[in-house]
Amino acid sequence: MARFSANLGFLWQELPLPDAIRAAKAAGFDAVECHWPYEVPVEAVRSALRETGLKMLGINTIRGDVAAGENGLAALPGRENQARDAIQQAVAYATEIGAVNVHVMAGRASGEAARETFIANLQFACELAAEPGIMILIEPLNHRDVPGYFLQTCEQALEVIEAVGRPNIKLMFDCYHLQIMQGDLTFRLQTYLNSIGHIQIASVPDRREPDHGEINYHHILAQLNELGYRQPIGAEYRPATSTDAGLGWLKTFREKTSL
Ligand SMILES: O=C(O)C(=O)[C@@H](O)CO
Ligand SMILES: [Mg+2]
Repeated sequence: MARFSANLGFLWQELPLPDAIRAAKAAGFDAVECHWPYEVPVEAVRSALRETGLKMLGINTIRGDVAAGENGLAALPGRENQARDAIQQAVAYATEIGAVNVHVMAGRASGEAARETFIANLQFACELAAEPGIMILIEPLNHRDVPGYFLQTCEQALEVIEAVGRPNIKLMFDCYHLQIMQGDLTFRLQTYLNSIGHIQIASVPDRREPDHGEINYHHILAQLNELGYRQPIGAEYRPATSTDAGLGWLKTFREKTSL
């Protein structure tokens, strides 16, 4: 049976994070993940995770000055101190709650200096994350939602991962972003599976429940099953109405796939 992780950055946003974790459990999710949990005391998150038995699969580094349009710091030349503070904050929080992955957000930048800055900051992140056993993730984002974001394709992310040269860094394969940027999802999942640390889904183009739109997730999930991928898939979409009202896909996807 396929397993799914509720992305609490988008699902049950109206609830405090600990209650969103409980709601995810009640709805039948197998894990949770979120974006920026830093204002919630770790004890509250930890006890909701313990109580529900769910694992937190991932959290993100902070984005910087969001009002000024920043969306991550790690590829911004001259901002290394802030980028590393953000990495330290994320790894510390992830360690406290037993999270599996930390997504290090690159930010809006381009060019060789940005690439080198990103690689050096990622090496720092990997070294810090090695001892607590945390995986560092990097995620290409689409150019419509996040114009100017440093990472925009799978192959660019894989080149960065290769250059970082550490064992604890992988690709976050968000089918929504990668369908918009590149498509050919089945081929890319087959080819790059060993470098993929987490997979996320949403409909394209509207980023809502994954049961409609231009991606056939029944096909994608069947492919992942054949490839032997067994990790929970992240449901990272904006519910069309309420989270609970839109969860029909969860039962159908589970029944139809043996992932
Ligand atoms: O937007 C996404 O997709 C994410 O996974 C976030 O973590 C980054 O904005
Ligand atoms: Mg994503």
